[in-house]
Amino acid sequence: MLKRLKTDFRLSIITILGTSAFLGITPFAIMRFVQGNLVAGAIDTAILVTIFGGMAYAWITGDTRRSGMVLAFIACSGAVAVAATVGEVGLFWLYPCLVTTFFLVKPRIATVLNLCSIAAMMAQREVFQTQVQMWTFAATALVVSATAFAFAQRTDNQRERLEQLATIDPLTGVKNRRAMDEELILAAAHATRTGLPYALVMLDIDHFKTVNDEYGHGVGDGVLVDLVSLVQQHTRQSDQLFRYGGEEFVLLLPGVDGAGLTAVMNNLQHSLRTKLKHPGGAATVSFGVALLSAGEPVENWIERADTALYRAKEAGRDQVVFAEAKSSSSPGLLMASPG
Ligand SMILES: Nc1nc2c(ncn2[C@@H]2O[C@H](COP(=O)(O)OP(=O)(O)OP(=O)(O)O)[C@@H](O)[C@H]2O)c(=O)[nH]1
Repeated sequence: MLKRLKTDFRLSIITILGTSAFLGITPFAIMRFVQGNLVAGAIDTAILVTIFGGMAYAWITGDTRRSGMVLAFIACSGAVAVAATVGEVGLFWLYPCLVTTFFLVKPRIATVLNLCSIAAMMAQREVFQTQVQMWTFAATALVVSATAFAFAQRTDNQRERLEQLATIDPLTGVKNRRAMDEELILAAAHATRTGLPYALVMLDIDHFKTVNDEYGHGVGDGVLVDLVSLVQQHTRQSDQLFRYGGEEFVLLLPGVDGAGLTAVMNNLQHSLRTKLKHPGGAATVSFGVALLSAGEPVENWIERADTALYRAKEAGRDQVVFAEAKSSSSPGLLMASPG
């Protein structure tokens, strides 16, 4: 439970909101019922129940986006409703809501929600004792919203940048191994659910060390960039390329098997063979291909593709080798095509 709170920022905000609502609103709800103000008591209770319901939904389903949206709306409209029933004290409740919205929904939605809440509050003239008080409220509420917006926008940008640094290979711009691990798990789960075939291709430039040694690391880098661009040009948009490490890449091909897969691989091999160059001539690539078997663990799938690649290297390089589809842990090989 603590781990979820630490790793899921929005869930932690929803939990803080739920707990604060319980501690902050319950005494008022009781007091209003005791004082005979049934409408205000019912509004407080409705806010409490909805916020609690939203918090429970977020914890059970993990869907913090939807519950965050509902809670942001309920918190703001709740503060406006409290002001409508008990007067200016409702104004104070709006301030924490104006800040919280930015942690629950996207900055643009939060801005619209805040402006609507401020306008709805100002529309109730009887809440304010004087015009000066009303405009002071408007000014301070806008300052709070603008500050929260700036903070949320900055946090969003930093989160995106961090995500990019953690998942994108800076040289080639494709996703790295960490992102690949997550995508392969998703692909395996999708395959189990839908029965869609998934092929994993491990590809590695042949004698790449010689390119680096003879022409320099900069030229080697250029060949890696060219390889990525060529693979992307000759595969579908739904196919994903990852940098597995060094000069080794992984290509994930959804929805292709049998003769279709053989055709894709022959086409890719032909294109790279004719178009991938270094200053000394053509650069060739070896491929190990494995189709995901039913219920196969992802590590086993990668291992079979890796073993097929190893066989392609052993067989003289510039080869496509298909791993045999099998569920046992020892990866077998179906066929090798010298192309
Ligand atoms: N230029 C460049 N070279 C890299 C990068 N990452 C790894 N390498 C080089 O890739 C080379 C890999 O060499 P090896 O593992 O011996 O493989 P190889 O020479 O391609 O031989 P085979 O794979 O057996 O055909 C090493 O020289 C690494 O320094 C990179 O980001 N840029």
